[in-house]
Amino acid sequence: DATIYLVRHAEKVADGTRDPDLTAMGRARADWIAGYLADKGLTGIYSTDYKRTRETAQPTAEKTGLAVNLYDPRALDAFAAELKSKDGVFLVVGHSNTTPMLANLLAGSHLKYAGEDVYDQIFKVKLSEAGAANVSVSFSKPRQDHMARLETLKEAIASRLGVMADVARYKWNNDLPIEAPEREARIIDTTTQRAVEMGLDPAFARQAIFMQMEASKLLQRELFEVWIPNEQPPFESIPSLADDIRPRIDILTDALLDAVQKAEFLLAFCPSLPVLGEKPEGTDFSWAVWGEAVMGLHPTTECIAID
Ligand SMILES: O=C(O)C(=O)C[C@]1(C(=O)O)C=C[C@@H](O)C=C1
Repeated sequence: DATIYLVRHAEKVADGTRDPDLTAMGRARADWIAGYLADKGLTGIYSTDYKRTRETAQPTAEKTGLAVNLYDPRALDAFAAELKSKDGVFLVVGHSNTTPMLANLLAGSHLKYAGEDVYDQIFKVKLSEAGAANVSVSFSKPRQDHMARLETLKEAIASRLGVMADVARYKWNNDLPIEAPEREARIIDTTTQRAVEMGLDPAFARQAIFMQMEASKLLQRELFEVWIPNEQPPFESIPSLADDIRPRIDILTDALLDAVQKAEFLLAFCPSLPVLGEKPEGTDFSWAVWGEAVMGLHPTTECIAID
């Protein structure tokens, strides 16, 4: 059996060189990691051959008396196979764009690249003799405020939904159907294109935006259901759907996709789901509308526990 702790290197100096050292904060994080691992029964340490990764492993090496073995981050498949054949407890120090991927190779998980500015994730992969694999995540200190990313995402959802009452009023005044299939098709096309440009999984982005549109139709239907029995007269001074509201929706859709990208890695973690389910403060969407809007953001694979 093996337990493998995977971290990316800690904060590095921005000196423009290929091989920078850690900053003071990075060294503090590396020390914290050594303390965290002190009672885990470590039997081996691996690092890539860069100063920032070796310096991240160094306090743990000093504390445990273990040597730091080097591995090639360009040959992750081979390294994963090597780790899978071992028994023991290991620390593996890598990079932002190799560490979640190595964990995925080991555990069959779907962890995402979190971004250059995220330094505090510690992935723990447990491999059993029988071939079972499990991954969980915890956070080193100084802890970073990732929950703000979920709040930003929720605000972006709320802002887009916030336009839909005006859409409904325009359609009411002009006797238009709530559903606009051509407009939806164009938004889905644009979303696919943007997702590819951004490096976001297009299927995930499409699902996220598809559900925003389901939620906005539901919101509009809820309003019509009040207006119809009340014989609501036309609304005054409603902006133009084509010239004003839809261009605004396009901007809000872009902002939402940016927020999805920044929060994507967090969405895979189990505790994010109840947070997402709570409407942002001060919004009065129905629970049904909010539920539709966030449904498209739920991971389709099993969520990852936080230790
Ligand atoms: O643009 C509209 O007509 C809307 O109602 C907005 C919206 C959307 O969420 O973008 C929702 C439903 C329509 O079928 C198309 C688009």
